[in-house]
Amino acid sequence: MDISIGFLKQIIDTVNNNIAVTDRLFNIVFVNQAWVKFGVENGVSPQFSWIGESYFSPCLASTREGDEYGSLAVAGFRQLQCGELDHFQLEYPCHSPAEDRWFLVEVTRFVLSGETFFVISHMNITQRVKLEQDAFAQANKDGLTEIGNRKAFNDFMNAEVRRCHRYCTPMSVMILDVDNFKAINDSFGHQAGDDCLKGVARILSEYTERASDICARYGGDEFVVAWSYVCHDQAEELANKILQQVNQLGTQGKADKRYGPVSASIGMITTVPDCDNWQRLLSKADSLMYQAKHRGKNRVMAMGL
Ligand SMILES: Nc1nc2c(ncn2[C@@H]2O[C@H](COP(=O)(O)OP(=O)(O)OP(=O)(O)O)[C@@H](O)[C@H]2O)c(=O)[nH]1
Repeated sequence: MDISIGFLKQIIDTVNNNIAVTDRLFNIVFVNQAWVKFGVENGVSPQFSWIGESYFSPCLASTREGDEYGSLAVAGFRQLQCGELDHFQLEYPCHSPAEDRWFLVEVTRFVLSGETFFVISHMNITQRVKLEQDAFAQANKDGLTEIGNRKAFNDFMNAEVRRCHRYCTPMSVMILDVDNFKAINDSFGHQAGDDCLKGVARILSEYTERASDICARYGGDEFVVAWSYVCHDQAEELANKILQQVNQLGTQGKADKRYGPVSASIGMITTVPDCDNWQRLLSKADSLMYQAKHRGKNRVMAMGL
């Protein structure tokens, strides 16, 4: 069978990926139907001719605006152009006003009659990225309280303590353990116990809204908090405010819903980390929390180093 150009064009027009072929300067010489359709869906006139348009210029422009994906793309295209790479791919966000979207762009070089061309293919990978994001969020979230879990805290600390160490900025690590929590379960039921844990989590979330803060449930009735760029006095004040709010839990609302007042023992250490071993900070905060328990509970034991 003779393969005609029309036949090949039909094939490429059935492909769902948006495909463009460019010359060696990344000027477009061919686009498939999916490319045209995507343009129309994003406000480009159906009559617009893509031929001769530069694929490179918009990437360069977004790089100048500080877009990190634009920079990665430009770096990849330059490597393709000078022959350091034959194939380049990049996953990038391309959000529209209506929805969050992600694409995979793959660029492959080919040479025909001594001339270099690039095949550029864009694949919509939004569904896969959203599934990955959901799975990541689930793996890092405590199922009951919906704040971070131990893994989320550990991951955060691995990065944040290193940053604080490098920039010589202080960090506060706090452990909060609900006092006599078993008695809340035993006297008011497991549901009340769950409500209490959710209440503590809600309070901690209010005090850890910056990207450099975290709160997490470390297990059972034990919670951890880390604040960066906060001095000892500020952190101690925050810890006392948290304790005051915890004391209010379960004291309001219908009589049969009241399980409070709740108390908690808090241990907290503030220091400029002298290395990236944050486990030592955590065990120091833990021993301070136990001191708070031994001194009669419902108190903050804080130390600045
Ligand atoms: N309702 C509820 N209870 C839980 C959950 N996870 C752990 N617990 C209970 O939390 C209780 C923790 O109690 P303990 O660690 O013995 O300590 P405590 O009663 O708070 O006593 P102190 O720490 O000495 O003040 C245990 O009875 C666990 O069964 C949960 O997700 N929901």
